[in-house]
Amino acid sequence: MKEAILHLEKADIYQRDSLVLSQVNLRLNKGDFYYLIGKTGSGKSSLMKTLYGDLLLRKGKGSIVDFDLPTLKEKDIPFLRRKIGIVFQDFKLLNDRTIYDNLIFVLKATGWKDSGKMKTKIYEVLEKVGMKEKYYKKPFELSGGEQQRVAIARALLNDPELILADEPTGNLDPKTSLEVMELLNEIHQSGKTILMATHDYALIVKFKQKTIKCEGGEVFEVVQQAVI
Ligand SMILES: Nc1ncnc2c1ncn2[C@@H]1O[C@H](COP(=O)(O)OP(=O)(O)OP(=O)(O)O)[C@@H](O)[C@H]1O
Repeated sequence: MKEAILHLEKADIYQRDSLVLSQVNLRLNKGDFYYLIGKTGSGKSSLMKTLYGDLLLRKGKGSIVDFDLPTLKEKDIPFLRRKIGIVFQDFKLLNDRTIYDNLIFVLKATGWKDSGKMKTKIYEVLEKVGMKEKYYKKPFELSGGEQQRVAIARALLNDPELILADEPTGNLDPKTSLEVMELLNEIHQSGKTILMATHDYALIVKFKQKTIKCEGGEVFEVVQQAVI
């Protein structure tokens, strides 16, 4: 049997006291690429947040990159976040510093000390996303697509096994979305496991992958024809 990178069993996903998704069963094996779809408010972000430790898993079983979600403690969260790369719709880059300094900030915050190694790593990830030449720019000097590339580079800094992308193309025009999607596909082909929440049906149709859907408080796998 393949190695599970992410596993939920009868997991209930809550936002405060409201149950958003109940009895979620989900398994992603190493190397999988899954889309997570569903209407606005159906619970995609809540599921993602539970996976990266922003919401606690109060009921059911769950594990992600070797961390047990029901027993996850506040102090474990930085260690969990080193093993997963997270990409958001709104990039979440720090506007008061350069791209290079955005990345060094994350490396230092995740325990890196050697400045030579940090520099090598930063150029490696920027090269991977085609942004090496713009390391000295500040986020507001970049286009949305470029900012998302940098955010993807940031997600790769600690060589995570799993990438969680929550609407990564949500703020981008169709052409730029396609470019970002091609980049995510390359990253997937390099061996990473990816779970990507999206509304972008054009992308889902163009780049076919396994798909799960949030609907009516449940999560289930759908076949491509039933996606829309
Ligand atoms: N911080 C919060 N506190 C309380 N309820 C919340 C919070 N965030 C979301 N919710 C509720 O949880 C439910 C699921 O929201 P969620 O953001 O997970 O949906 P979504 O599928 O990601 O939607 P979208 O596609 O619009 O991002 C909604 O009913 C929402 O109102």
